[in-house]
Amino acid sequence: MRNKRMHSRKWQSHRWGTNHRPDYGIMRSYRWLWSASEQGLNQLSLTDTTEAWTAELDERVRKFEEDFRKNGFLDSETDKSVGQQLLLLQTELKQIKDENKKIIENYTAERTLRKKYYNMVEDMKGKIRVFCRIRPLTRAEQAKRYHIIVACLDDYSVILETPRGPREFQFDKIFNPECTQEEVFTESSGLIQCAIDGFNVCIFAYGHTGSGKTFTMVGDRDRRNPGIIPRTFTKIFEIIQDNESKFEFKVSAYMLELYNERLQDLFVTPTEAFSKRIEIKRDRKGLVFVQGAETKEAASSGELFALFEQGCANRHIAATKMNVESSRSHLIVGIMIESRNLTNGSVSFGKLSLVDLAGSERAAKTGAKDDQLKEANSINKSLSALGDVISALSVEQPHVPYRNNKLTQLMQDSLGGNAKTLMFLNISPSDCNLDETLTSLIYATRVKAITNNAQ
Ligand SMILES: Nc1ncnc2c1ncn2[C@@H]1O[C@H](COP(=O)(O)OP(=O)(O)OP(=O)(O)O)[C@@H](O)[C@H]1O
Repeated sequence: MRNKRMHSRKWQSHRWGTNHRPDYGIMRSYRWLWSASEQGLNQLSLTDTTEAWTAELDERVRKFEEDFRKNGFLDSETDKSVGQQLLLLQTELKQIKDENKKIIENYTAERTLRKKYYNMVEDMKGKIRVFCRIRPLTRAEQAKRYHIIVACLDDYSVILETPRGPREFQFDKIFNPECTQEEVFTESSGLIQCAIDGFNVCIFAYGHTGSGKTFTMVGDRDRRNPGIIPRTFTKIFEIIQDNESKFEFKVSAYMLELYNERLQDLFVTPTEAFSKRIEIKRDRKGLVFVQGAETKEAASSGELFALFEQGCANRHIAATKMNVESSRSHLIVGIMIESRNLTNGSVSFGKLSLVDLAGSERAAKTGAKDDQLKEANSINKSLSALGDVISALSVEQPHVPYRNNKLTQLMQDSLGGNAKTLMFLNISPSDCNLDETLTSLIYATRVKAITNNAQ
């Protein structure tokens, strides 16, 4: 009997060769897999791995069967017992596959719920949120001994001293002059996850010239205090990296300037941009796209930032050529994030619009003439169109006048509906800006009304 077994083993290794020996490693893998699920390890994170294992097991069983068929071993006693093991293995493999299918279904359901609850939490904060940021007195203002007339009562209330007495305004959050860029970003960054989850998000800064819009959105000139835009680039790719094993992402961007009702593509040189015809369109799903403007893909935050820097340089050149201040135009950065779920193949598409608006001061006060007057009027028109859209949304008017201005046409997919909007109201604390600050606070209070109505 012993001899027979020895003979049989020898014979097997001779006939099958090392590569064709029945692979008992398969059983070890299977046992490990089984005990892992028995131990109740995190099934969600196992999904991908179990899928790979079952595929491997599948392949090995297939090969095993093929060898059996090829070599006709089912007649011998040993081979019969191996055959039985194979049957057992096939049954258990089927069980694993069924379980894996269930894990994937559970995972997909969990993820959908996560998205839903995350979105609900963000919505509870208001579909349109207004954060008010007070900048510190500038050196020039300090030198001229201007007074501080704005005070932060608490996290939500701000008081402005006016000649007629103090006026109080309430917003979703007040950032005092000491607040850092990081603190401001932390409060806003939840919206970036929403965009990655497939929602449209818009973050824009509103305020008079010199109130701190560019500081909030872009940062300071020497890039020592990066603002919302560069921090958003980093955050997008951090989230992507955390989810890379389950999703495939594609990030692309456009960058535009709206000056005197003319849209300019900032991803091409000013000369090229001038000869281009750009049109704002909407696709079947209602997403805004800009026909004629460059949309560029970015594979990292560094690449996205390089594109943005190039756009800023083009904006600066164009402004110098036309002898205008670049801050007299609106800057619009659109970032599109497409994600494909590697588990079930579903695709979602979210868009993040980051907007640094032109200064909101009134033409009369600036004493503007001719070109400057045209420029001031154009800015006023677009900002009041934005106010009209927001107020139409707040009273749930059936008709929302998006089409009245290019700015609101561009922001159409990020205002109203399921979109989430965050407005930064930037104000100066100085008495030299009293009028502008009061006007801004009143404008933003109108926007704030939608926050309450939307809930
Ligand atoms: N929170 C802040 N902390 C420190 N400095 C700030 C802050 N906000 C603004 N500043 C400074 O105040 C000055 C004006 O700010 P900024 O250029 O951002 O204003 P703006 O509203 O964008 O003006 P414009 O409409 O002309 O573009 C800048 O020197 C900026 O660095």
